[in-house]
Amino acid sequence: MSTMGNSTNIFWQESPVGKLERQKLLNQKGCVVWITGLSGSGKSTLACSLSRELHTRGKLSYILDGDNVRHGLNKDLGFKAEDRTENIRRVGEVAKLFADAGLICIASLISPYRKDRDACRAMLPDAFIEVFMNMPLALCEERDPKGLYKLARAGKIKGFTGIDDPYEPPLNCEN
Ligand SMILES: Nc1ncnc2c1ncn2[C@@H]1O[C@H](COP(=O)(O)OS(=O)(=O)O)[C@@H](OP(=O)(O)O)[C@H]1O
Ligand SMILES: Nc1ncnc2c1ncn2[C@@H]1O[C@H](COP(=O)(O)OP(=O)(O)O)[C@@H](O)[C@H]1O
Repeated sequence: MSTMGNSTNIFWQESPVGKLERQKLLNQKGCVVWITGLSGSGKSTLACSLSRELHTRGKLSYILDGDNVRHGLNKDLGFKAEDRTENIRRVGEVAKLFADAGLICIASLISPYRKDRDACRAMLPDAFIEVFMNMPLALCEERDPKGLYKLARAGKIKGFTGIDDPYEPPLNCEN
């Protein structure tokens, strides 16, 4: 019996089928590829190419994209620091479940704070591949496919990453 967060009197329920059996069935090992970077740096483009390539090679993957997850699971969250942290925590937990299920989970989110990404890495020892889209702000701003940098520069969006909200580059990424 244990206490986790606000839940008390909870017990861990074992599954009849283990992780190794799932890996054998799928002929692959689950892991998380975590793509981080500024808006417009190419995260979603890379996530889509990677997923397509893995599919072609017969590997099962699933993309958790920040924009998409914010349409459902995380639609109650905004962009203040606590909300971004909670966004990353939830996606990290979901990614962990996908990896445990045996999938190659591709998470593409700005995930601007190092401590939040590191917390996800700590949840997935040996199965967390952090990829940094190391593109200069000026290039992302020039691309501006959604017109959001323009709005941020005009003061119409507050707390935009890279403009008036921080992005902390990884110190220990895998690329
Ligand atoms: N204030 C602010 N800052 C940054 N981004 C913003 C903001 N408001 C809206 N958007 C849009 O939301 C997308 C990023 O969502 P994420 O969940 O990846 O962000 S975060 O990881 O919680 O920081 C991001 O998508 P991408 O451009 O694909 O990165 C933007 O389209
Ligand atoms: N390697 C690349 N070279 C040139 N343009 C790119 C590259 N990757 C992405 N783009 C373009 O940059 C823009 C932003 O890409 P996107 O994947 O939506 O970024 P993010 O998900 O980080 O916001 C899009 O218009 C996309 O076509």
